[in-house]
Amino acid sequence: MLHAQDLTKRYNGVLALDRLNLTVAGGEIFCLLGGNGAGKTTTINLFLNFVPPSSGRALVDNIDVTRNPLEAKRQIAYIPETVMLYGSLSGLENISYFTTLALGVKRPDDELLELLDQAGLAREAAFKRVGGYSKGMRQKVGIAIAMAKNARALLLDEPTSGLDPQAANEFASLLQKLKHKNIAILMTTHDLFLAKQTGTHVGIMRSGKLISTLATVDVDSTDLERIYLEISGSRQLA
Ligand SMILES: Nc1ncnc2c1ncn2[C@@H]1O[C@H](COP(=O)(O)OP(=O)(O)OP(=O)(O)O)[C@@H](O)[C@H]1O
Repeated sequence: MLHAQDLTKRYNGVLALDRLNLTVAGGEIFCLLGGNGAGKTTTINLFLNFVPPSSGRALVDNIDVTRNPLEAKRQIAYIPETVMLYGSLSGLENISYFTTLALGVKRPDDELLELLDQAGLAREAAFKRVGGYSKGMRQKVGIAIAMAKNARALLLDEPTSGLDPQAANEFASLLQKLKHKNIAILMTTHDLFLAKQTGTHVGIMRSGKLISTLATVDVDSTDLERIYLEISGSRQLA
């Protein structure tokens, strides 16, 4: 579903991403790990066509995001660190607005309420102004919007940063639900525990390069931490 082919990005001579090759199939959760400046957000921004590649391609369902941006965008939902919603509207009004914008037709409120339920938003909260929502509640609305759009790929940039442990745990469970809907998920995170807990695959980046890709079933948490620290150069192995 998501493919990077020799995907490369330079910013004024800075090599932010260096020939990335990556595949995320439907039902997979690929977690990009790496220190500050490793190239994680650049990868997400290239898939979203927020920035053009210097060379190589980002494909969503075999659609080149640079050549066919609108078609590619229909397949994708994006959850940034803080989900941008209209604070003066309720959760239900927000999902209705953004879904209508994406699909060109309005989905009935009862269907949207059901999706907010599935995303774990309390029913009474759906009718309250988003201005009073916590970060975790905003993310639930963001995920419900992704489901309402029938997005086939979900891109997330540090989604659990700033969430309390309970909210982060709820979020991890929600990702599992999406995985079972066969959505391809690409997520950046600094949270090794989340990556091990929710990811099917983990990619460790350094200086714009994807250094290692692991299936999470093949590593335990201690090994993952050791490999991460070794690659990111924070600690030399004894
Ligand atoms: N808009 C930009 N203009 C210039 N350089 C940029 C821009 N965006 C990113 N970079 C550079 O590209 C490199 C990769 O940055 P990127 O934001 O992708 O890293 P990251 O892995 O997401 O880091 P972090 O964990 O700190 O968010 C860094 O050297 C960064 O300074």
